[in-house]
Amino acid sequence: MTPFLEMHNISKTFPGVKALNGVDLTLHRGQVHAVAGENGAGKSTLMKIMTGVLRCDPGGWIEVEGQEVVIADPVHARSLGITIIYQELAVVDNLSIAENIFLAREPINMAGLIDRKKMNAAAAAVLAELDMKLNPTMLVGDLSIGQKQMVEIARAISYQSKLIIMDEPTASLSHHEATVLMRMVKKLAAQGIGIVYISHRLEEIFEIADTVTVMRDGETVDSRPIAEMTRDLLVRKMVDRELSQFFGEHVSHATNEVLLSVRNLSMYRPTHHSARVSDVSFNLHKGEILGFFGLIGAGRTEIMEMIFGSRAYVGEISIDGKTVKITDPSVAINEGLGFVTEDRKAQGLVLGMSVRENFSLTHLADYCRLDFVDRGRETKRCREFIQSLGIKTPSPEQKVVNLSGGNQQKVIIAKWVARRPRILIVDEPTRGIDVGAKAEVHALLNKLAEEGMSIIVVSSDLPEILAISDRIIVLKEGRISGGFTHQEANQENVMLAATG
Ligand SMILES: Nc1ncnc2c1ncn2[C@@H]1O[C@H](COP(=O)(O)OP(=O)(O)OP(=O)(O)O)[C@@H](O)[C@H]1O
Repeated sequence: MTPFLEMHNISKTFPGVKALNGVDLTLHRGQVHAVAGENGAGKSTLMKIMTGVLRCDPGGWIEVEGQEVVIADPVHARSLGITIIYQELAVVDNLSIAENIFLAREPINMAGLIDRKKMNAAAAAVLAELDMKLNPTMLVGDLSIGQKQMVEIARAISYQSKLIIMDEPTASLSHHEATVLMRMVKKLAAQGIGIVYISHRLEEIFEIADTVTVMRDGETVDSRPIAEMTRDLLVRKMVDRELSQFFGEHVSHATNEVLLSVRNLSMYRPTHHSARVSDVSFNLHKGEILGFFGLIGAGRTEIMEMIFGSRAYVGEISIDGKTVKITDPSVAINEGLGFVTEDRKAQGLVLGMSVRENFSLTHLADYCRLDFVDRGRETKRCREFIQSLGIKTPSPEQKVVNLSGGNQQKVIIAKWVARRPRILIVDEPTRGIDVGAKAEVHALLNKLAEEGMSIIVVSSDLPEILAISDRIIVLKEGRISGGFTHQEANQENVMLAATG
């Protein structure tokens, strides 16, 4: 069977970075083709070339259904049947589902106006194909992230796509939503659509892929049917070194000393899009890693935002036995808090600034002498973190917008850890991070706790929470629904507390 798409000898050079080096890739319709690789391996760059966002260096070529093509731009890619769904969803919250699906190609009636009846009917037909029981006139802003993703899939189907690329599609989904999505992926493949599935969640790759291609340092190092791949082999191919253990033996460094005490924390005027948080009370001990688990929308991030002063609250927060009124993040930072936020682009980084500038934002005063910044010391410290966290960047002066997603995440972790907060809140710290880097982040959190830092970890990754937390608090609909010690907690009881 002629492959749907073939990429030959694809290279891509950015200033100072060879992102891709002679990559070949063959994709068939009706197959789920997983692409795996460490952060910065070149997966997204390859997809950008496939969808016409970037041009490859001379010497590479692409064939679609046996014909050589130069994919000029994303509109051209779409006309060839190639669509991409990015992790950061491209839907407009204040438009309806139908308006999102047919954005910029709405059916027009005789009077030259949008034919809403026709558009809603066409949207309903696509939604029905996906077994989605949603009214096409509903506002997308009222949907869950999983449902928004389905709207993107519906849009891709409405373009008559022959190949749909999904870049870390489950990264922001709940367990249930991820299961629904994977079922959908299998169904689309069964209908003859080719799927490229990029994921750092290896279990998903084994669950749905027919073929897996492994990329490392801009090259394809392996490509084979999934039946011929094992988890250990996949990891070895990806990281090219032995990973001692994903989650090492758990050792608690928690003391009896209460550092942070939260009493009856509730949200002051919840907004339309936020989960309501009511009456949350807990203590965080010195040297403790406290895990927060809950389904998406359970209120985990909202609680952390209240403690960090970026969201108004009622209730009482004490640090070292002293009540503090955290009116804004600067108060929290002065009290010794740090917050690795969940949303890396909107909240975590200044994308147009360099790695060094982002890194030192949290602790610039450390490098100041009189009124001047000691650039040499700042750069040296930044280089130490680039080294220790394995941040893939050609130099500290690279703009963070040019880093791969996982490496951007590592910059956020670095900037807060370098400040040495007494209490570090990390919200989804390993989202989009590859298996090797994940083990390194866990080891780093353990080391910080051993040195006396108190850490709150919010994660939707249940194995991660179970492995690294000394204690776990489970939330459901904005309230605490369970609490477990490391020894007591397991997949079943934590999940049961989260779902009720
Ligand atoms: N516009 C750009 N300018 C300079 N370098 C870039 C640019 N885009 C990507 N790169 C670099 O190319 C390399 C490959 O990045 P890419 O985003 O393709 O990796 P990835 O495999 O998708 O990683 P992740 O799993 O973290 O998303 C990285 O070193 C990245 O910093």
